[in-house]
Amino acid sequence: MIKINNLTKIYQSKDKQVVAFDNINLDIGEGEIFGVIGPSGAGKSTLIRCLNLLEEPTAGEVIIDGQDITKLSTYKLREARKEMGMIFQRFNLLKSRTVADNVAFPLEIAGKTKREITIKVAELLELVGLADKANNYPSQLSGGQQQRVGIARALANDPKVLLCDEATSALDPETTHSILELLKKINDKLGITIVIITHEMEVIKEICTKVAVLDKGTIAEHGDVIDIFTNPQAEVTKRFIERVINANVPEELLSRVTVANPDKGRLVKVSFIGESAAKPMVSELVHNFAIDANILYGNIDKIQGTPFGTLIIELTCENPSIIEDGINYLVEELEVKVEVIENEGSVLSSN
Ligand SMILES: Nc1ncnc2c1ncn2[C@@H]1O[C@H](COP(=O)(O)OP(=O)(O)OP(=O)(O)O)[C@@H](O)[C@H]1O
Repeated sequence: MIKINNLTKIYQSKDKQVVAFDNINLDIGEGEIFGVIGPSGAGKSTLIRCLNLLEEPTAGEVIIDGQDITKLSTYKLREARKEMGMIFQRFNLLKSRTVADNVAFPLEIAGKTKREITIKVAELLELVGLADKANNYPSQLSGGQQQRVGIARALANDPKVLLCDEATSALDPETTHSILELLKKINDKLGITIVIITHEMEVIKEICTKVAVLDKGTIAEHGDVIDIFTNPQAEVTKRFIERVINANVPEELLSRVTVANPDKGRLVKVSFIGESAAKPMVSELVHNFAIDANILYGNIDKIQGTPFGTLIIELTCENPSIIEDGINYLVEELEVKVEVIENEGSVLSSN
């Protein structure tokens, strides 16, 4: 649906250049909810504004539904922009217009008839749950309600893509959740592709299917949200994930890591995802291998219905080679990831 090829944006002022991002490549599939996360200054806002050419890229291509919009004439670009709605952190509503008239605005510009506008506005306000606020002014609404108006307005011309620039950053967690639920509903119901720029990993975790991590103007990594959460590679990604999931072994555990009898014990970190989360790994170790398995720490979380988590288990057995058999069993039969942890907390071996 959206293909970004070798995209670069350099801001040029009199005496200096700022590279907002350099040589970015991304592929966003039809119907995806695609998140772009990154620290402040990473280039997120500039990138999303380049997707509808609110900002002109310095080099590269932005291909939307097969056409490179960087090459379009002004008229054709205006038409192409109708296929892309956008919502903003500060809502950007017209204060002197009612809710209904705000939603009507893009339809008026598109030259729709009064009757068409009335029908469409009513339909959109119903969709975003604001049918009873049609005649209110933006100042009479909460932040979450104003963003709902922003969403209704962005959908007025039946776009194929909805661009969301920090759309929940000005909202409290509960309102953020309700707006994300609405975006999910819109994605399900209308099949619209959604691109979300955010600095909040919670937002990615809650609704995105794919994510790209932007850092200092380049893509640090990208992929399925569940893969990035369970196996982050870049340091910047690990930092973001730590804020929402405590996947690290607590310090106090690491300091007491030895197993009373180092020759007969091992401390392992077991990471599991999806179906493997439901497997009875501890009882299998105890029953099949006569290994004592003492759970020291555990957490479990869910991303869009898929459970994943970590267990820190102390394994002890009179015969150390049986522990190795038990670890192999976990990896090969139960298909979980096992890391053996040393006293200092570093990983000895990983399967
Ligand atoms: N109009 C501009 N003129 C010059 N430099 C700019 C302009 N807009 C952004 N930049 C610079 O480009 C870089 C990327 O900025 P951008 O706003 O895209 O980052 P961001 O990831 O969205 O950050 P934030 O989360 O803080 O909004 C920054 O170094 C910023 O200072």
